[in-house]
Formats: sequence, C-alpha cells, structure tokens
Amino acid sequence: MRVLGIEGTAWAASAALYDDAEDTVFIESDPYQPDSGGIHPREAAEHMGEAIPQVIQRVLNHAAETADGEGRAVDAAPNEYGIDAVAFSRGPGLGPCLRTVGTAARAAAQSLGVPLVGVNHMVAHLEIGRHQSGFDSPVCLNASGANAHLLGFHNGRYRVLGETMDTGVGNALDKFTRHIGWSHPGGPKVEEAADDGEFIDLPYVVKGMDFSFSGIMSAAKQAADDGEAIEDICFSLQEHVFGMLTEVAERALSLTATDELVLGGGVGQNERLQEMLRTMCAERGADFHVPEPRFLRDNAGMIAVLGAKQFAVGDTLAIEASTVDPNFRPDQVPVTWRVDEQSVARGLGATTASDGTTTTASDETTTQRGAEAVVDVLDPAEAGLSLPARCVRKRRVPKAYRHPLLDETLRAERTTAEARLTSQARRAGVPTPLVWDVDPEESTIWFQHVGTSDLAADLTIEPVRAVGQSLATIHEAGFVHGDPTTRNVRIGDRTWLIDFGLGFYTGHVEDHAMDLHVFRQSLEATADDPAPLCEAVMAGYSEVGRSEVVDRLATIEDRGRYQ
Ligand SMILES: C[C@@H](O)[C@H](NC(=O)OP(=O)(O)OC[C@H]1O[C@@H](n2cnc3c(N)ncnc32)[C@H](O)[C@@H]1O)C(=O)O
Ligand SMILES: [Fe+2]
Repeated sequence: MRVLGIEGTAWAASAALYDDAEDTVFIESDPYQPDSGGIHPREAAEHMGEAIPQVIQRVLNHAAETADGEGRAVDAAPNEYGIDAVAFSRGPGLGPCLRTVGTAARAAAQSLGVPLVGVNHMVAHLEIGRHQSGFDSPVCLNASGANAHLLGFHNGRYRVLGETMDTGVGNALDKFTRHIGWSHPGGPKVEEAADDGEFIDLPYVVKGMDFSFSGIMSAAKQAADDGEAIEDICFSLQEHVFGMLTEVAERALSLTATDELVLGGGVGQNERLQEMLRTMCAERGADFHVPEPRFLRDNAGMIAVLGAKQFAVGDTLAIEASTVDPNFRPDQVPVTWRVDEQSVARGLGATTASDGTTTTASDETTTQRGAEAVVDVLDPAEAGLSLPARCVRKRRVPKAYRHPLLDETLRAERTTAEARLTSQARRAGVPTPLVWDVDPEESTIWFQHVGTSDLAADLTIEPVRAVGQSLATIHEAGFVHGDPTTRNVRIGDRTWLIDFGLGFYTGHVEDHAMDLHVFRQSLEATADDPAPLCEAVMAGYSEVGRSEVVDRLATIEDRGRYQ
C-alpha cells in the first residue's frame, strides 16, 4: 500500500510518500520563514498555497519513478503512481493554513481517484514513534510548537494524561527569543546559546501531570530586560522547562506502570531534552524511543504513516465530511487502528498467577520506586528505630536528569511541604499518615504505614467518593494537594491521602478546581469504566466543598489549551 501524506498546519508545507511494503518514507518539505516576528497566519496560508502544489508534485514524480518497484501490485491502485489513498492533517493548527491545505488534499484525492483520510496532527506526532519503536502501548510525550502534552492509549482513545495549562512549549521558547529580537524559530537558537550558559533560578510549575510555562517565560523576559546574560537565561530555560517535561513524563510512567516512552514534536529535536528523558528512563529501567529529526519537526511522513494505518481499517472521509478543525484535540480521535491493543495502564490492580492465586499490588515489606521517591516499608524493630508500628521511609532521591541546583531546591521544598501539609490535612479531619520524623538534609520522611494497597490497584466507588470529600476538606482549610492521583490514595480500613509534596496554600478557585481535574484525569487514564468514578468524586466533593469549584472544573475541562 502507498499513501500520499500532506501536512500544512502552521509552517511546514510538506508532502510524503509512505510505502508500507518496504516501510519507506519519502518526504519533501518547504518551510515558511517569517520575515520578522512570529508566524502570521495569513502569510503562512499564502505560503501553503504556493508551496503545497510543488511539494506534492515532487512526491508524485518520485512515486511515478518508483511505482513499478519489486513485488508491488501497482495495477491494484487506480493511478500510475501506485497511490492508494491521500492522508492530510485535519487539525489542530492555524485555520487559514488548514483550509488551504485541505482544499489541496481533496483535489489530490479526486484527481488520483483514491479515498481521503483525515489525520490528527498531534496523534501523528506520537504514532510515528510508536510505529518505529515497535512499542506496544507507550506513554507519549509530545513537545511541539503549539502544544505540550502526555498521551496514553486507554479505552479506545488517546487520553490526555497531562498537558500545558497555557502555551505550547515551542511557542513559549519562540516568544522569549522574539522578545530579545531573534528571528523565528527561536527553539534551535536557545539550544545553541545554552551551551555557554550557567544556572539561574526561574519559576518551576508542575501540577500533577499538568504544567505551566507562563510564569517562567515572563521571568525569562524580565531577566533579559534586567541585563542577565542571554546564554545563562537560555541554559536555565532549558533546565527548567525540560526538567518539568521530564518530571511529568516520569510521573505518567509511574501512574500507568508503563515502561515505554516515546517522544514527538519539533522541540523533541532538542538534545538536552532527549538527554534528560533518556537518563530518566534509564534510571527507571524504561525503554525510550526518539524518532529521527525529520519525523520530529512537522512533516508529511508522519501523516502518511498514520494515514496508512487508518486507511487499512477503512477509516476514510467522504469529501463533503472532510472539513478541517483548528481545535482538533487528540482525545477526540476514534483510534480505529488500535482497537484490540493493550492499554497504557498496566500492572495495576489484581494479578492472577498461573496457579490461579490472585494477589493485589500490596506492598508489605517492599521497596517501591515512585515517580520521585523511593519508599521502603520497614519493621521498626528490625530497622533499629524506636517507633510504635510498621513505618514507611520516603526518600526523595536525587534525579540525575535534573540540574543539581534545581534538584536540591525541589527535593528540599517538597519534603518540607509534604511533612507540613500531611499533618495539617490530618488536623482538618482528612485521614493521612502520622509523620514520625523528617530529615530535610536527606529529603527523607518517616511516616506511619497506612492502608493495604493504593487506590489504583483497586478502583471502586466508595473510596473515590471519600477522596472527593477529603479534597474539599483541605481546600476549605486553605491548601491543595497538588498531585491527587489514584496512586496517592491508600485504601483499606479508611481512605488515606498521601504524598502532599506538590501541595501549597491557596484560596483560589482555579487551584482547587485543578486538584479535582488532576484526580479526574488519573481516573480517566486508568479506570476501565471511569464515568461512575468521576461522578462519585464530584458527589463527594459537593457534600463538603464549594459549588464554584465544581463550576470552574467544567470551564477548565472545556478549555482548548492550544495557543
Ligand atoms: C499544530 C502544529 O502546527 C504544531 N506544529 C509545530 O509547532 O511545529 P513543530 O515542528 O512540531 O515544532 C516547532 C517548534 O519546535 C521548536 N524547535 C525546533 N528545534 C528546536 C530545538 N532544537 N530546541 C528547542 N526547540 C526547537 C521551534 O522553535 C518551534 O517552536 C504542533 O504540533 O503543535
Ligand atoms: Fe507539529
């Protein structure tokens, strides 16, 4: 099968030929380069209008030359190019570009006499890595211009495990370089300048698996205005921004118990980002795949490859139904080509051994490696501690992927926050473990051992409802948990909240609603049937909390975050 792919969501006018018999991809691209400032949507669309017919023609020439290649049944295709389908990026992207390119794709499909396939650009950024790596069901980190998110396949869709709360990662870097007068695109120039830089402190914002770039970008611009060395700002931007992306990727691996990660998107070309992710995966024993650069930046090859998978299962579009969608979210895509495959969430819940005995993922005397800490369950007598009962020692171990100064600050701050907020939540009436000792130097806390397993291992309605009540209770007490996922809830005789390390004091409705959002995202990413669980958490929350928070949650979840 041969598929002609067409891409033109923003800056890359690109066409490609994918041949599945040989698994070869031929790509022709013509980038739009703004004279000044960032991407102007109308100028970009004009570029598409001129460049798309040319790149398509070059790919058709190549297709004609190779159409009678070995073993290929060209006669089966309705044209002399041996092309069976035309796939194009339907969105997300800039409306004027998408419309221009959509028109070209429809015309190409009609003149070649083949079906049209509509591809989601974000899913294509990630499927190319899965395709090439051979991974079953990885966590996917997309680091592109207009977006930044973590996706995992679950219950027939790509679920958003975490995403930027404001701008895309590439756009954030590009806005900074525009501020200091550098030409577009700025990302590669930041990478180059970072080579000679030294570390300066910038804001670092992670909420569960979501993250925000607005604070750090304003701080970077301010630092430039204040005369800080540009190479120091570039270096520190990379350390903070990519540190955030690596941290949330690790949290997603931990939440889903997955040991496969793929990277996608234009910012994925950055070698420091690749290095951080590679180091993090190596520390956890996870496999990591980065596609080659031509498949990371916008390109039609990824569109053709995913288009071929969709075409193979009959997922085609009638011309009259092929309108483009500038806000096309990855979780809106029916993943027709993966119906029978495994979920990203694995290793959760009860496991049945070959002899038929069932065990839950309980942790009696084990060492567990979470996303940011190593947790040991200790018998105090054996460990030589004078504590009344079984205890848990939680050590925030240094992360080799992070800059040592950033690493030290984060571990110290989170250890202090965790000890303080765990106790404060308990005083507010929420079941949390007793804090027996804290060693800030070693980023270590000793807790009372609570519960018999985590909520992820046994997801049922009642504890989920209790989590809703507990979140509302701490919000009323003036702080948020910061990372309330199903892994941070222990169940048993009661429903315990643990791991307050990302918590902070706040009375803002938005922050409270984010807490609920993070918990709901974790349910949606791991539960077989998330709907009743999502209802239960809201019911629990509503018993104690404010209705404004519930209303704001709806706004957050409706908000398209593509800027
Ligand atoms: C919707 C679609 O149009 C959009 N595509 C897009 O933004 O192009 P993409 O090729 O995925 O990413 C381009 C971004 O990638 C950044 N970039 C390229 N090379 C980089 C590098 N070495 N380091 C950091 N950023 C880099 C650029 O500065 C630019 O912001 C998207 O995927 O979000
Ligand atoms: Fe892209």
